[in-house]
Amino acid sequence: MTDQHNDNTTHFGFEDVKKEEKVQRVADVFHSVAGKYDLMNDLMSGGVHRLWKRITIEQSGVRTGNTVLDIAGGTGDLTMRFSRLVGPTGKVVLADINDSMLKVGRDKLMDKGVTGNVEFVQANAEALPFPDNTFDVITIAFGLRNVTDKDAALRSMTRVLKPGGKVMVLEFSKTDNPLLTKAYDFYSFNILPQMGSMIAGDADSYRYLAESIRMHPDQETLKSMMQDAGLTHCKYQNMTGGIVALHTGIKP
Ligand SMILES: C[S@@+](CC[C@H](N)C(=O)[O-])C[C@H]1O[C@@H](n2cnc3c(N)ncnc32)[C@H](O)[C@@H]1O
Repeated sequence: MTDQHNDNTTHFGFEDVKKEEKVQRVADVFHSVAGKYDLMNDLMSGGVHRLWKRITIEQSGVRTGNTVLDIAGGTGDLTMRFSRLVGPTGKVVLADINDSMLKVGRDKLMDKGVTGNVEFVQANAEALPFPDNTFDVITIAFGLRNVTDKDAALRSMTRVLKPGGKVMVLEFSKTDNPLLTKAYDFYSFNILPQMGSMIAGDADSYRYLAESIRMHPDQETLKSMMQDAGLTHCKYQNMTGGIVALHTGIKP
């Protein structure tokens, strides 16, 4: 299963667009929201995104001396925590395709004194610029949804992961409780764009956020995509009723 319609088109939220157009429009979204990204995350999720990220860190098994890739790492929430866990003998690479998000992330980590074992790399998840078998753990948090060719990204992550290493995909997913789904839809399509407009001066980017979540593969489909990319022991854990799921897989 892929998210492509044919060789040249894909979706940007609910719209069908050419693949090159999606890349540009996703870039525009994150250039636009970068400065207000952290504030909006806290407001939109009522702070719960911190809990989703904490669970991801706890389940990563990252230890002193490990090498970690946080792809689509944006403003560096996961990188910051991994940096402490790997210590001075380890390394964390915060990679993102978008230089505005990377800049906000780099400035934030510098301000918090997170330096020394973190590298910042501008990279596309679909074609990671690292040698085979480099990382002990790779995370992609709320990033895969925005990637044009998700299968290519999962294959690329698998390639640069060490045998025995773990890929972790933290992403919005599908709720199975009809009442929760109704409330969540109302919130996403009515309240989120208004918050985006008031706080970040950009309703369209937050409309895209809601639409892109609905278009993202469900839990079982993403699990099969990870298996197809060559990962084993693929499984997922729903959080907040399936609003978010944490998928993991191991490189054999
Ligand atoms: C919603 S933010 C997530 C940031 C961070 N991981 C977090 O959880 O707060 C999505 C990030 O994915 C990045 N992104 C989108 N497409 C990408 C791609 N093809 N390769 C790498 N990063 C990408 C965006 O630039 C953006 O910083």
